[in-house]
Amino acid sequence: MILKRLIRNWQTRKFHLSLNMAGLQNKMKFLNQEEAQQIDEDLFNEFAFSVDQLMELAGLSCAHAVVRAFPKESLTREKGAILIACGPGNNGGDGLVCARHLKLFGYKPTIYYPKRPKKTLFENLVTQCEKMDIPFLSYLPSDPQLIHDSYNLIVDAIFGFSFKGEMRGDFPDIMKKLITSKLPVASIDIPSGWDVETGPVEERPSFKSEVLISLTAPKLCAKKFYGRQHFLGGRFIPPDLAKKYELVLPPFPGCECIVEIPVEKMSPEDEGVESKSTRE
Ligand SMILES: NC(=O)C1=CN([C@@H]2O[C@H](COP(=O)(O)OP(=O)(O)OC[C@H]3O[C@@H](n4cnc5c(N)ncnc54)[C@H](OP(=O)(O)O)[C@@H]3O)[C@@H](O)[C@H]2O)[C@@H](O)CC1
Ligand SMILES: [K+]
Repeated sequence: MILKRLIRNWQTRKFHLSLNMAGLQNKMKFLNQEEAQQIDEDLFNEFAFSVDQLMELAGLSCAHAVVRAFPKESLTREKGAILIACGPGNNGGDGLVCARHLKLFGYKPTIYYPKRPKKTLFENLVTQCEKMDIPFLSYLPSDPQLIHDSYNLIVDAIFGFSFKGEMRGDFPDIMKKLITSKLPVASIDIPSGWDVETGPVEERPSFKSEVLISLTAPKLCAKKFYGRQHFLGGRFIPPDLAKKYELVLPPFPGCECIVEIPVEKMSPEDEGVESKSTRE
């Protein structure tokens, strides 16, 4: 009897919680590219954070989200082997931090970091990973099947909120190879290849991510995310900054550094785009 009542109370609470979260999804603010970059600048200039500090928190929250979405026991290949693809900006830096924490959490990360900026911040992150025996691939295997067979998933830390215009350099080829591997993808902040505001772009190689980890606040493109799980990480926004940008953020449970955001159902309009799309 008592047990039944406890279960009913728990189910009611869970129902109300999911209702609240669904309501919040409607109220939540999705940032455009300029707002995301302005918040970034305010954090450094007005609130006196350093990049290293925030990158550490961002990367740590990404590692937590990967553990939540891909528990090690559920992975079948090579005892938790994960390929972390890092791009040339701070999104890539988040990927390097994420790799270091995943290693500490018992996973087996391998990093692919084809375009490395000559900045102490990134050089130090590379050294930290090397000193933790995290391997770096100097090139991607030419056969995507080999990528598929060697890893359980890809962490996409290639492009974040500063991605703009047509994809340049070696990145279209890199993206195509990773997409052809057909591995599940967990994207940090933005699924690479997506327009930061409008989402997936037809005819451009872009990830159809299974998991999205938005940082600070979701960007507008996250409205087009219909994958399995969406997390918010980067729990470092001071209340005054949240107020200034009128951010409505989901409450992080207890002292956790991530919170799951409900994923909306795909609209019929997007279903049309999805079936025509060349992604994946
Ligand atoms: N406050 C926060 O929320 C925090 C955010 N953080 C993280 O920072 C991320 C934003 O970082 P970001 O500003 O460095 O930009 P990001 O997107 O990584 O890439 C820039 C690079 O990409 C390149 N590039 C651009 N377009 C391209 C194209 N079409 N084709 C090819 N290349 C292109 C561009 O090249 P360039 O234009 O310089 O030639 C440049 O090298 C954010 O998403 C989050 O993950 C946390 O670390 C800390 C706190
Ligand atoms: K990304």
